[in-house]
Amino acid sequence: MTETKLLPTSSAFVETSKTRHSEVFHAYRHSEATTAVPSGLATLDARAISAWFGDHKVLDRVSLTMEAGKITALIGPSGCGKSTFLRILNRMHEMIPSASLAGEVLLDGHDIYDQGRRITDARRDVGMVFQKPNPFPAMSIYDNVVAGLKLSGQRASKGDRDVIVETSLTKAGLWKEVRDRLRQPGGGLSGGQQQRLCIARSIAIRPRVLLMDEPCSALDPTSTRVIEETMLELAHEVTIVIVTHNMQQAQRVSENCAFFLAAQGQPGGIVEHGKTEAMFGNPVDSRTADYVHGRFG
Ligand SMILES: Nc1ncnc2c1ncn2[C@@H]1O[C@H](COP(=O)(O)OP(=O)(O)OP(=O)(O)O)[C@@H](O)[C@H]1O
Repeated sequence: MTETKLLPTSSAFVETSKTRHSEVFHAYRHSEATTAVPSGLATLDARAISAWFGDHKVLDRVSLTMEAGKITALIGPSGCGKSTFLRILNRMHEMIPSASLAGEVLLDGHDIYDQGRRITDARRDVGMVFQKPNPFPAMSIYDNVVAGLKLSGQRASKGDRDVIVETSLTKAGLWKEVRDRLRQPGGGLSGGQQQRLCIARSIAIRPRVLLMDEPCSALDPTSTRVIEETMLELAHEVTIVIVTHNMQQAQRVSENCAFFLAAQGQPGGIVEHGKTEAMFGNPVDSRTADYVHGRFG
């Protein structure tokens, strides 16, 4: 069966999204900072995803359902396409000039690649936290949190922004540490705090899915533990997908797990997926068993 490649559409990235977020601020106002009511948990469904860089095919027809309100871990050796798959889930892959893809990514049944859908909407609905904390270093902690609102064209009053900053920092587990220095630069925080600031920035725009690409790989064990606790709390209100090389982390935080693998010279795919407990305790495929028990990769 032939696959229809979607052409790179990076020029569409500059399109602006008009504000339609009064309901977001309303939701913030009417929810306790630490006990927000879930606002429509979303399932993300990737169907037959293939990906290329130029002519080099790096993913072959990968399908995976990432359940609403759960943490799904993507594991597998280096180079098997986990990060590429993650970037496809929020339309970042197409920003790379040589990149193309085939397949569908359904957010609650609606394809984020539909021609009628704006790329900025996909990015707002599906946020991303990267391996290396990337706050705007000279910008204040406060402005870092609201930066996503501005970038996605959402307007908010000073009062709205104050609420969003406190709520987002609280959810990211950082409020108590920074509430007295909100006007100081984000770059002055420790690595772990910077990563939590990036999480706060991502959740400030109320994404329905949060993608995390090895979010703790640059952090010490204590900061890692704090981020993991933050993830577990956030999972009540946002669907989370995390790429991790840390098998203990996958077991600590995720409910579901997918094992990616690429044979020599072949595109990557999913060997096995399911409940994390089963994947680690009683994997079906011997390659999964070998990987989760550290026999390769
Ligand atoms: N920008 C790019 N241009 C060309 N090839 C790329 C690019 N990014 C990734 N690749 C290739 O795509 C394949 C999958 O890479 P990807 O980073 O998705 O794997 P990964 O499983 O996330 O690896 P790691 O665990 O090391 O981050 C690799 O062969 C890689 O070299």
